[in-house]
Amino acid sequence: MAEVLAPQPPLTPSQEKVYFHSGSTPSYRLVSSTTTPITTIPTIDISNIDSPDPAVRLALAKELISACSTCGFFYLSGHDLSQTLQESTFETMKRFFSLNLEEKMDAHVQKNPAIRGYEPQGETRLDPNTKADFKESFTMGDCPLEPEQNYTSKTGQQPPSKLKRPQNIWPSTAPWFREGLYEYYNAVLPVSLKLVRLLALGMGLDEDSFLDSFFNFPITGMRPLHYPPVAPEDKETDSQNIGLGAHSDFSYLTLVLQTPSLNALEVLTPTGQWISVPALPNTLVCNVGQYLESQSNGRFLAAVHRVRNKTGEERYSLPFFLTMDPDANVKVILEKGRDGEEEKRKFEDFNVGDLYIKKVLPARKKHPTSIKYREVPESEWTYDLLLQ
Ligand SMILES: O=C(O)CCC(=O)C(=O)O
Ligand SMILES: [Fe+2]
Repeated sequence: MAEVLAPQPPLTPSQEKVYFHSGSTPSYRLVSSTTTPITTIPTIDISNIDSPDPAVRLALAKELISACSTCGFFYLSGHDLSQTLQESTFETMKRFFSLNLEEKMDAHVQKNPAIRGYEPQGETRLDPNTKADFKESFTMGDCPLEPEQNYTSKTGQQPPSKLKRPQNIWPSTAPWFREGLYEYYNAVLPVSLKLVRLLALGMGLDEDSFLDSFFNFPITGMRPLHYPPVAPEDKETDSQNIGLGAHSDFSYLTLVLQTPSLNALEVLTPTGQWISVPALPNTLVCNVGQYLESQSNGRFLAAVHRVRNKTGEERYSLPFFLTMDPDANVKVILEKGRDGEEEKRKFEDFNVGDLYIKKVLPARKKHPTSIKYREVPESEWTYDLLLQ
């Protein structure tokens, strides 16, 4: 990855560090035990996001910029995802995860060259210092060949001829699963794109500039997750029993729907404290991903987070990961200070697809696609490896 962040200062004995999964290379952030100035994440109400009054939109944009630069996480309220849709989506997830293992394994991730599909409990371990992740999950994402995604009406083009088969894999005994997920996917994608407009505005650019340049048919991912409750045996093994290990998201923006009222998601603040991010009714939890962090030259933070479900109840969540068009070439935005001088560059300009493949293959080392290209030098990997 083309990251040129200065090396971390050496740790003193009193400092604990947290490993987090960021893709190819091991990454660490400091954990501090001093009192944190951030104890909760802000809420942004976007009910007025389509206001014809530019001043209203600009005020919202500023709130968003502030949230992204303070801790990189925020609650989103006033989105237009109906309560009925949210409830039916949870029902769809619950019904899928309660299928027997064989039916779920019918869509196992290993059967899909694009590295999407079902992953049973314990199949991933984002943090090598913990036990395997206790969650089970299913991943689907952008695909020009699936009619639900309306590729031609979105892009004015026919699907690329190099695409021979759909990139998603679906369980054959559960057509309702695909249907239910697409209903949510097609509702949440426009919400995420509205946030992209707001980001451009907040960064002093034309509202449509990012959308027009980088989000014509972006890489997306949607991952229903099921976290059975973890019962920590004792305090010592507490931090080992993890639903999903510490990581930062490999996306531009992530929008998460989570089981209302449960408290399991934890975020590492910039000052190094874990804070809890409980599910608030009718909100999505949103966060900055690594692409936005890079584009903003680190001004916005791809915060480290993890999930530990110690509630004794089943938890379901549904992250929607918005990335950018795979062929987009993104220039890092360097701010000018009061003195007119450009800030110091911390990240390099990047090609979205190139960066994506360099993160995705190492993150799933045992997957047949990763094994196939293990001997090929990383510099020769291209996004098209996933499109076979
Ligand atoms: O389950 C959650 O609330 C968060 C999931 C998450 O962080 C992820 O899938 O990247
Ligand atoms: Fe995440």
